[in-house]
Amino acid sequence: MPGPTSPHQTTAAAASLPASAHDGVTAPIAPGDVPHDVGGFSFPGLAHASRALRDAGRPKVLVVMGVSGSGKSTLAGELSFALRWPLVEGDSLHPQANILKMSTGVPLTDADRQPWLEDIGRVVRDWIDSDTCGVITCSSLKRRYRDTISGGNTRVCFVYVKGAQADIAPRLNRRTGHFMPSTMLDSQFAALEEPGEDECVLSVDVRASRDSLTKATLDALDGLTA
Ligand SMILES: Nc1ncnc2c1ncn2[C@@H]1O[C@H](COP(=O)(O)OP(=O)(O)O)[C@@H](O)[C@H]1O
Ligand SMILES: O=C(O)[C@H](O)[C@@H](O)[C@H](O)[C@H](O)COP(=O)(O)O
Repeated sequence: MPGPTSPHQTTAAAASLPASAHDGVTAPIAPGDVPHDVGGFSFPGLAHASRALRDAGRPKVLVVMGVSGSGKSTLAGELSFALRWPLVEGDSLHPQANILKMSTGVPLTDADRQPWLEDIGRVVRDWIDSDTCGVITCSSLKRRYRDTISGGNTRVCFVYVKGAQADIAPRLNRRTGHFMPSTMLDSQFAALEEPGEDECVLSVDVRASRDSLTKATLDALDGLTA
């Protein structure tokens, strides 16, 4: 069972930040550029805390979610580094069959994802049970996936890197050395169920630069009541 001592896990200090994370193809926006609209959703800044998250207060576990190429791994690395919380890359928990399937451009089914989501949920639960904080990446595209991961625990916050397909596709096209082909983005958006205000979610704007996104996320988390 993967847990905080899993070989997939890196310590915060060892978290490697992809050097290519600054290769945005759209002009980055700054925290002052408010309000703006992302895919039909207005943000009062670069980050928006859902009602449920504001009610729950500061989380112990961050699950960085979003479609492939939205910048989950990049943001998760930054958050892990800044918070000194351990980091688990959710992709490393996929069964080999899933990696092979995605590599050949075939979207995963709910059944394919189930064991992977359960493993991610176990990592999260191990952290909660051992009173440890942590950061993990997982696309978490559907509400029931998020429920599997969080187990309904309101100390688990989904940091949703939210954006329009037009902003994410160029990044995915430019990314190299990853098993996920850019042709999968349509199916990722088709599967995506937007988190609701009743879910513990901090939505952040995909168009922001890496530094702005990290700062906006940390500021928003800081702004929650303890
Ligand atoms: N804020 C950002 N601005 C510009 N490019 C970014 C940003 N965050 C990530 N990227 C780049 O976008 C690509 C996808 O990022 P990645 O973190 O691998 O996404 P995911 O983990 O969601 O698949 C990478 O090439 C990464 O360097
Ligand atoms: O559920 C899925 O269809 C996949 O798991 C996908 O959503 C996930 O994003 C991949 O693991 C690709 O990896 P990246 O998100 O890092 O591109």
